[in-house]
Amino acid sequence: MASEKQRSLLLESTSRFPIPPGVRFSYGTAGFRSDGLILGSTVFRAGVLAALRSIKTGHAIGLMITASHNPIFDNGVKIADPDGGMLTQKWEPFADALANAPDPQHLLDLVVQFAEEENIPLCGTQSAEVLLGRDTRPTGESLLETAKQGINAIIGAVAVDMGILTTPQLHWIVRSRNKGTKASEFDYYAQLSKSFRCLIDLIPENIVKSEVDPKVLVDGANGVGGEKLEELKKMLKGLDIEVRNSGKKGGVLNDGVGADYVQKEKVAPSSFGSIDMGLRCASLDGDADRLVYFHVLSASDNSIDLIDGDKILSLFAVFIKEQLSILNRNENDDVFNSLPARLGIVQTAYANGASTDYLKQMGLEVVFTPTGVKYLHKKAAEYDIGIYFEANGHGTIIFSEEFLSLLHARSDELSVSMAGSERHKAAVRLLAVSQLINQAVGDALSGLLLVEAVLSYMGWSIVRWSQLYADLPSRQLKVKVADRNAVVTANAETEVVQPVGLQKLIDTETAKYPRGRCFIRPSGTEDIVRVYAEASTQEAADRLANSVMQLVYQFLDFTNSHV
Ligand SMILES: CC(=O)N[C@H]1[C@@H](OP(=O)(O)O)O[C@H](CO)[C@@H](O)[C@@H]1O
Ligand SMILES: [Mg+2]
Repeated sequence: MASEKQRSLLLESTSRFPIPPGVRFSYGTAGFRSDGLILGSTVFRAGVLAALRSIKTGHAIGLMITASHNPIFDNGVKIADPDGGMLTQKWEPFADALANAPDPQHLLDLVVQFAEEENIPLCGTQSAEVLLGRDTRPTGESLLETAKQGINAIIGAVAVDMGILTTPQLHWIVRSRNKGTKASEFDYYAQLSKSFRCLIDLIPENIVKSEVDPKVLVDGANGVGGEKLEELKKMLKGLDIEVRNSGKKGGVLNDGVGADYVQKEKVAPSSFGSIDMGLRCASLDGDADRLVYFHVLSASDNSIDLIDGDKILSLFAVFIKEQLSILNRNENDDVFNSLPARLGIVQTAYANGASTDYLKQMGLEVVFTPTGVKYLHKKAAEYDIGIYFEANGHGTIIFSEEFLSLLHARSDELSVSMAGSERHKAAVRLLAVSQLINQAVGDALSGLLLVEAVLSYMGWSIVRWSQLYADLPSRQLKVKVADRNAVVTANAETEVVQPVGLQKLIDTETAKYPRGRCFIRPSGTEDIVRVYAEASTQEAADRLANSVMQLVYQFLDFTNSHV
């Protein structure tokens, strides 16, 4: 039961942040997002939710103010669960209801009812801790203050302001804090730089380094990522990083820069051009949880060869598979003890078909989930080592606790029986990867360091890496319809079940094109239906996408006029 004091505190605090008229908020794949100026009530309520989640779980919760790759005047809020992952899907309907409660009394009723259902004590003796972070957006500072007020509206909850952070940093800090390991921003840099150094120190001596350019140029999207990379750089040895678009020279966040722009437009971001031709370049998104690589192709325009999330995933998969096979190589019958690991690759339907073929040819197990990292992460967690990436560059590698403890034990054994052997080194490398790569969420900074370490290990240039396979030409279109939710899909979003009959026509259209593949789904973050098409030539991919777009118009207009 909620105490009287709690009830009046919640009523009084909520009344300070009335909801804007005529807007409906929905906790999508990216939390709540909207124009930053109308988000006050939503962020306040997200603070209330985070405090309740902390009481429920008995652990610290994260609250991040960011709108990732959206334009600068947008903002948003998302919650990190105790393991550093996304808020449990089970609480999303409550998040929606809370954000849209029309007045303080409705909100109080919702909170009291939910607390009863979930057994959350609100009698004033409980404690809760919420760690807050924000990116560099102009509305960030005041929204963070608003979130604090939401947290403080729950008696016993404490808000800890961690200041400006990348989204993955906040998730990492939440996870580390709850695991009882070192958890400050400095500890994050220290862990990344130490494990990176370990991987570099273990590069075989016979690697031909001449092919690899020592420098990487990084587009910071004029956001928090560039700023934090400059910090990390101070602690790194053995890597030359040049950060551009760090936001210090007046560029606008995500405006003609950043991983989303580079991946969707397939062009070089601003401040990159023909003088960088052939150099290894990377791009982060606005809150640094996405990473793509590219190299500039031409001296006359800003066309690029894009190395997207699928190719980053493939590079990591090649490396991890190789280390597992070295670790399990039978060099000496007497002491051989293998450490079998289930390695799983998780993609979405947006993964380029050529990447899936390549991964399968390597003998890897590839599975698909719907779009949205919460789905990919959950699936990847079913393996000893799960590697997941969205084509847009969000992804990571996760190691099960059980496998990690076996790996630690094996590494200790090998350090005695076979110190300095390739098998021992492989075990140490895998452990270093688990420290370097963010286990909580996709993280552009840790992903960048792992790419750099693996390329050095392989002795590969960016061109060699890009040649792992050739992407199939593809086209993505956005279709504006009256009600995008009229489209219902199944089979990891590759099949339309509603409107009935549409899938059959998509299939007929797709069958006309060699290597054709096409699917549609309603976006979870924008009010549109997305069409994705792939085929053996760009012209064919474009034509397929366009004809399916026409089908969507026909069917959805038909559906809507009969509802
Ligand atoms: C095709 C595409 O890139 N979709 C993105 C986009 O989701 P949509 O539901 O497609 O709008 O934003 C999500 C959150 O950032 C991200 O997880 C996802 O991959
Ligand atoms: Mg992002």
